[in-house]
Amino acid sequence: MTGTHLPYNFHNDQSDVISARFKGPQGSFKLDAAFTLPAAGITALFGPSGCGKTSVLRCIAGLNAMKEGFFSLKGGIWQDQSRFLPAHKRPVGYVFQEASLFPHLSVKQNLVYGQKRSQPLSPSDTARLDQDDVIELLGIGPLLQRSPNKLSGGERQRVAIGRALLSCPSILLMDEPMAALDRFSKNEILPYLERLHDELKIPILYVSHDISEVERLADQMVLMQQGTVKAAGPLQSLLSNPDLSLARMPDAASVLGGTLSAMDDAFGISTIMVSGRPFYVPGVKGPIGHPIRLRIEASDVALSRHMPEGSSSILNTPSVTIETIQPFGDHMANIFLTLGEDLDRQTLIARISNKSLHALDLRTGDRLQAMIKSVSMVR
Ligand SMILES: Nc1ncnc2c1ncn2[C@@H]1O[C@H](COP(=O)(O)OP(=O)(O)OP(=O)(O)O)[C@@H](O)[C@H]1O
Repeated sequence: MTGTHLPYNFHNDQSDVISARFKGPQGSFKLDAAFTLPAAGITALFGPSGCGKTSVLRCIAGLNAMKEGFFSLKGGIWQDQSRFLPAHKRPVGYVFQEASLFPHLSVKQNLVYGQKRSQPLSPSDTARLDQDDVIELLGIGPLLQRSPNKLSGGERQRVAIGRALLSCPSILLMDEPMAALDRFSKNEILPYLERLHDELKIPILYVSHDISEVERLADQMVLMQQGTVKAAGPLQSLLSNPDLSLARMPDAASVLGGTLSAMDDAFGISTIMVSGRPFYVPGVKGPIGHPIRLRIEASDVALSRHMPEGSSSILNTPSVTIETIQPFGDHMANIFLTLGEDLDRQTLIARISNKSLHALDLRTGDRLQAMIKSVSMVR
């Protein structure tokens, strides 16, 4: 277990955290999940189908009552050994896979219904958005008079999110909100989810089994497996943890945080500073100094002992140090590489063949040039 994971009875400061522990049977399935994470930003609950992600959300919403349960949000205890706040009193906004809008009501009436149900427990910790804010945030102004039947899947989900936000929640629970959408609708809704991330003051728990969604949206991750939490912590550190299954996925990738530092209009290439090193990425626009999240697939990273400047078409060739070498399947290896120094260190993963590993005689601590074939901006 990595990340913060506190036992059932803890007494430290909980004013800025979400703390959850749910244990008990659900038919033949056993849930035994616990995590404590900052109550801010987007936390992805990630794991294979049937591992218990929805069960955790339902426990938080008070819809499943486990034999042993504890939940607190920013110091407010919703359940413990002696208390159980019923579902209708929990200030959660719940967004399901399929938007469950009332078909006989217009979009506007659906939103008003959300508002009527609002029952803030502690008004200072709720989303506190009025209808105009929500309509603007989600771009649903032009849809207000329409019937839900006349909306696209992405539009319906935006209205469902709006309705959930108008109930003044202290936490937004989203259960695979894009699973039922086609690629086009997903791309349409993602910028709105990013806006929620940037503008909402309340934490969002986001269930997904699509790692690309998680890489784009999440700040933190709860990695689940067979009813248990394998790890909980910052997204980047979980993705690049050699002890977790994430680095062994076929499309394993590193997510790096950087800052936009220059834009070259002539070639359309922007410079993103990552751990003190420039990365050159096409098509990135925005204000200088803006935080940028980059994704680099492990199989797009090659390694070399020497890389003289200007001898390759590859734009990104940062110096790196080998941290860990891990076998991957029968013929490949994952190489975990450190970029940057001290507090500004980030991890890059390279996936290379065992043949190259031996040809280069790579060892922990070696200093190398990484050659990165492709870098994409995910946020
Ligand atoms: N009411 C129930 N009674 C008995 N078993 C249940 C009940 N609800 C869920 N389960 C079982 O609990 C397990 C976890 O289900 P859950 O829906 O939480 O998983 P999940 O990770 O969200 O899956 P998916 O990604 O497919 O939605 C599954 O094996 C499921 O069959």
